[in-house]
Amino acid sequence: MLKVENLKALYRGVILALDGVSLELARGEAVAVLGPNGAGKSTLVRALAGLLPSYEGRVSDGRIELGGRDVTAAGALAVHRQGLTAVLEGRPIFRYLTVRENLRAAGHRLPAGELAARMDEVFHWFPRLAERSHEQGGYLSGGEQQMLVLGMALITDPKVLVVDEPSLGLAPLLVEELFEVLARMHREKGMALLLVEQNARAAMKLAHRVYVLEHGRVVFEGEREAAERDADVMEFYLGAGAGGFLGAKRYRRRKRWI
Ligand SMILES: Nc1ncnc2c1ncn2[C@@H]1O[C@H](COP(=O)(O)OP(=O)(O)OP(=O)(O)O)[C@@H](O)[C@H]1O
Repeated sequence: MLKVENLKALYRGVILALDGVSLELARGEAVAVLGPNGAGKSTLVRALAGLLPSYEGRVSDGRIELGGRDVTAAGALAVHRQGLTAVLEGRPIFRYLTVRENLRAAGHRLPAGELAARMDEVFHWFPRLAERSHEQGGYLSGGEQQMLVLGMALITDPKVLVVDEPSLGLAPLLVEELFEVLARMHREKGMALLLVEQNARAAMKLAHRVYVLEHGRVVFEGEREAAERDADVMEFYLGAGAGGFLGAKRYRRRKRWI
């Protein structure tokens, strides 16, 4: 469904944010991309969505294939038409528009009947949005805003949904609730899901496979079970085992050689 080969991305012609990333996402699969701050996760999302030029960035090498088509240089609209919707970090909503108006804006290309049906579906997944449908986006809580951006993505009925750090700044219980909905949505709708997260514990609950990104490179790739068996990944991202700070240092030392 989605295939990324040896992707390199630069900002302002000099800042190398992705340094040869390859990954795959099969139809209906859920994959997590984990990594610390500055690893290149958001850059990957922007590249997949065709949005790097809006950030003074560009793909300098490699290839992105979506549904068998080369979309490396296709641009945001073409990528979207090919079935990929990305939910960017930072909950980009229209703060002065109501929940309903935000959803309508996201689905403005749809015929009226279809838009109404999709909006009902969003309210089915996120009943809290239905309750607050006439509230301005800016007055919603962080969790509700995250539901709204996911709802705005859902309106477009994507084949591939890419979500950048949905858990950021949310209370643990809310993260759990949000990820449960994401997991059910992914299962029942059969869409492929690429989840970019720092919250490894939450992401690994619903991912079939895991990639770990560091300094713009993939330093681990495997089934979720393999990630759970990998002492380094577990220590560094989940704080498991006796590693703690020393474990994290050991992980960094080892990964430097990859
Ligand atoms: N618009 C930009 N212009 C210049 N450099 C950028 C820009 N956006 C990101 N970078 C740089 O690219 C590198 C990767 O950043 P990116 O935001 O992709 O990482 P990340 O893994 O998403 O981190 P975080 O979890 O903190 O969001 C960093 O060194 C960052 O400073």
